[in-house]
Amino acid sequence: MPMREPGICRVDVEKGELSGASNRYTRTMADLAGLYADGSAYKAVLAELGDTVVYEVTDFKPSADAGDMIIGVTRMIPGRVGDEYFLTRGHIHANANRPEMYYGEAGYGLMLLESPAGEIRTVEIGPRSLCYVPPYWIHRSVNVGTTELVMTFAYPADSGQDYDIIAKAGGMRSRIVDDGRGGWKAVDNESYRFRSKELVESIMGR
Ligand SMILES: O=P(O)(O)OC[C@H]1O[C@](O)(CO)[C@@H](O)[C@@H]1O
Ligand SMILES: [Fe+2]
Repeated sequence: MPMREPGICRVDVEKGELSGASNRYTRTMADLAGLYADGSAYKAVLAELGDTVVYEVTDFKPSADAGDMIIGVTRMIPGRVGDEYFLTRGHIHANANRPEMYYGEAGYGLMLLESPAGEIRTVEIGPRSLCYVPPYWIHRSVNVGTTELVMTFAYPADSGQDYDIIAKAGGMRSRIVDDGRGGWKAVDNESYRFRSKELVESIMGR
């Protein structure tokens, strides 16, 4: 790996972005088709939000080299599709043994994690809390608050993202929904299909 120059990027919590970021990607509700359980609620929210950015990622990626690091900020608006809170698409790292860390800057969120074998974990993230996403865990952020969720993250530059792992299983095993008291609860995703032992083993070998 070549020598690189040090850098500084500032986290703009108000804007929910990394000033000086080299990349930005945005997701609207139209980009999130098929992720929510309630199809008619999805259509209604899609019509209401139009091109509104549901979540946005700004990051600084010096390279994709092994040993290098990507740093950035995720911003997600609050809301629900039916009783299900707004979420990111979610993924496992294509190099599955790569970890990630998320640091809460503003708002209240949840990291929903699923092991390849289908175990579920939920980690609440508020301001000044640091969430460790270990290697091999599928991860998705969920905004369970009433304000924008802003989180800083860092992960190895050669991680990559595999989105198919969730799509092929019919989604993640749990859905995060309103508990009727202003909070959240995890409920079973009726469409979920467990991965075969062979597939789990091959993911763990990545
Ligand atoms: O890639 P997704 O699932 O759309 O979610 C975005 C989040 O995941 C990351 O890609 C990191 O793995 C971040 O850029 C961001 O926080
Ligand atoms: Fe990730």
